[in-house]
Amino acid sequence: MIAKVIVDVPSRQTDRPFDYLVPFEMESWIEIGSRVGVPFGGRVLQGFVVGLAAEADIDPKRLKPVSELLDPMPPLLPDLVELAKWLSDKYCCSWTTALQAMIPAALKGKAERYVELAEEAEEGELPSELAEWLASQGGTAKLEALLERFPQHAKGVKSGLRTGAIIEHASIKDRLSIKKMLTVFLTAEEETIRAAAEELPARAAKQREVLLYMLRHGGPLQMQALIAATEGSASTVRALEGKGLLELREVEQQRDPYAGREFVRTKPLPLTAGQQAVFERIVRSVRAGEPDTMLLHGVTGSGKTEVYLQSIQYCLGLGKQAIVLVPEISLTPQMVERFKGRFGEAVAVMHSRLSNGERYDEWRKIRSRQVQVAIGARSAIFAPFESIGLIIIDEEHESSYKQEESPKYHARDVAVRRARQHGAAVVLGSATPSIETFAAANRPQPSGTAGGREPALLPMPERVGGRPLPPVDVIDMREELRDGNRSMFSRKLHELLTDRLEKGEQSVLLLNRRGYSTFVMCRSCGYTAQCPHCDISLTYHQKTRVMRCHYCGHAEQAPTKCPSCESEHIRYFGTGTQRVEEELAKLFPGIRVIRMDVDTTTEKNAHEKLLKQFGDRKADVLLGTQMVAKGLDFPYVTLVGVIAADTSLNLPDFRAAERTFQLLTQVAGRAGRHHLPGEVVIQTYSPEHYAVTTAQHHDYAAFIAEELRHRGAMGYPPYCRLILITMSHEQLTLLSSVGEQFASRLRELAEEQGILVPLNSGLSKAFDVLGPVASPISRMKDRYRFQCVIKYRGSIDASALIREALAPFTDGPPLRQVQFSVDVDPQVIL
Ligand SMILES: Nc1ncnc2c1ncn2[C@@H]1O[C@H](COP(=O)(O)OP(=O)(O)OP(=O)(O)O)[C@@H](O)[C@H]1O
Ligand SMILES: [Zn+2]
Repeated sequence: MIAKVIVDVPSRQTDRPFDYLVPFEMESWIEIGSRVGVPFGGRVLQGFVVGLAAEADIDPKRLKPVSELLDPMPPLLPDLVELAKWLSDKYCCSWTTALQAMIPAALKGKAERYVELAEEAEEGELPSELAEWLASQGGTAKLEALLERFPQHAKGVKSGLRTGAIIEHASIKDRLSIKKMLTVFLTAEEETIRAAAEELPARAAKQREVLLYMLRHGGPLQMQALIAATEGSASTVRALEGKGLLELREVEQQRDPYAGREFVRTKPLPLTAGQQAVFERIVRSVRAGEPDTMLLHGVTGSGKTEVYLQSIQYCLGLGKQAIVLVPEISLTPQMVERFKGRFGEAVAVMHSRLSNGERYDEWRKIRSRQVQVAIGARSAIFAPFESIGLIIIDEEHESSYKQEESPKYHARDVAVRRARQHGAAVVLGSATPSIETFAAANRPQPSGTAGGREPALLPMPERVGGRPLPPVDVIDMREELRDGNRSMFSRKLHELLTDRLEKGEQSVLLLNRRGYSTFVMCRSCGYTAQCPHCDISLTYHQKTRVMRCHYCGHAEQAPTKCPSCESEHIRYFGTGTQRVEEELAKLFPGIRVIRMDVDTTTEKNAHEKLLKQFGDRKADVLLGTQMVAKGLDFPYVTLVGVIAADTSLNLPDFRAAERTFQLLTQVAGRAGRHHLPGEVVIQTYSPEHYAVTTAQHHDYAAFIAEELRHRGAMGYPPYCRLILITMSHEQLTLLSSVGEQFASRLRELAEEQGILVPLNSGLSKAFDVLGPVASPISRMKDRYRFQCVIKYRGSIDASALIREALAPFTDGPPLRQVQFSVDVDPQVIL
């Protein structure tokens, strides 16, 4: 039998399956998805079996055997192997990079090399001290250790390997292993053991004690715990093992990040009419077992989570599994509690704050079918379930679903693809759906296609219990300044905070840190410096005092006076959470503030502790960055304040308005979710900006209409798709010439297909190559950087086109190569 193996070398030349002979003894064990060690270029490397065949594609004499099988159960399933191939095609990365992204870090093994003294080694064939030392080690040692000890004999080792005096072995070693503990079991029924204990002679009192303790305890016990509890010794236990009364076995331990935590079990709530309608639509799709995508557009506090929970329960009832993706940041204890509370032991939780070991063990619970629900951040989409019925993506608009490093995948798109493999339903949930998803859900569906490709729209426009969305006050901070208020708190916010302190209610304050200190703004009139060609803000570079456009390269000197109103209050903008905290303490003596930002949440579980304190009403104010905007559901929060809405509006990012609208809407949604009504204050220097005015009225539709107009005019998604290609090299001249060559080759290929057409042509297919231009970060780690932006529309396999265009540039001699990095559907073009 032949195994087709993708070897762990992420280069283009080696990015294809290699044939290996499967040794007879491995034949019944190796499957598609198995992890193996194989000889490759004089080393042993880790690889994944992606295919099996009866005959090899190469000369059988040149076939090498698989050296080892690394796990008893393949870590990947055939559908994941296939999905990895799709990932590598779509996102232009190597197959091995895609495969590696699907397994926990603990399984990324490295080869260890050993040398063994051959039995037939002749005297004098090896330097004698070397041979002697090897013999003293029992004949084998790590190659590394040997060379470290005898650096002067490096040559001798080489010639020994050549003559066969020493033999090299290599083996893949995982960075982390399964933890095992020696565990003691009783071998017989209670009466038998009790009788045996009575019969033990008086001098074996300790043995009797151990047996009786085991009986009292009633189940298997870890050896260490047993010895400690009975003050016995290992030999006492071993003696009982000898008598056949006890059995000792190594038992796998699971590192459970939630061990010892009690989760209050919850029961399904009676659904509201709005929830019921959506629930029925979802389960219809789950029951049908056909791939289907739905957009659950439910306002903040509409009870989306309860719909998720009940839909999952239905899915599990069919004997299928469910995956729930949540943004890393909202994988808060509240969310975990809701899922553990409903499904208990059936849930695995995966997020980045787990240790490698904990994550590995959560993953193994999935692989070994111990759990049926996986909840986690982006990469949980690769949970190795065998029969997925439902995939939920909560807060589907979140940018954290896009991975920044290779493979630069978007979990939403991967989910839709995986659902197609399993005949599963995908539910995208959000109060503020991304403009791409929303546009797709509203696109006219081709008639006659049952369950088309575009998501079905499921609205939940009302809060549970008919509670109103909170009224939002927008405060013009320019007016505050004009009236002599230089504080970062407007008079209104100050007044409402005072009121909440008096009533003992709680407030959430958001400091929008995105875009911190990077743009120039006039505090008198709100003017910001914009690029004359690109409709985005210029980025301020403090060192050179130059403002630059990150899309087209336009640059100008930063002004010292506002070009619009001549005021001298022009400055680069930004303020930190710490400063807000100080100001709060000054204005409201005795106020209890919990600050939540990157600085206060580095410690493990810090997040959890801070939120628990706030939930227990040990603080009056929760002050923080984006972290406080999402998912939180606290009954005593009746005031939400946004310190400055503008910071993210002025980012040089075509999604700046969308991100700002989403953030404002989400944070406003934290107020008045239960019996007490809420209020929201948004402070801003651009009160007339549509992202602010529409958020003020909770008017998603109005925002989208306006934003679509802008996107259309500037040629951005959803009117086209984007691909960003970044090239880098140490030599500027070489880079710029390769960049030009690449762009013209890409244009030629597109021309051959007849699609090289500008976006504004009105044709259904268009493909436009912009650049190359210097990247916004034009030099990084001593390498110059250039970029091309591709805008395209219509059914075009743009990734295939790019892979073809790239081929001649990436197959050359590695040292002189220009590095290419491809980002399909980039979140930002920075
Ligand atoms: N059917 C129901 N009956 C009573 N209470 C409910 C029901 N469904 C949900 N709730 C409660 O309503 C509150 C809001 O629900 P949930 O947190 O799921 O909203 P959401 O739509 O996820 O909001 P957000 O998008 O703001 O996170 C929660 O406290 C939840 O327990
Ligand atoms: Zn520009």
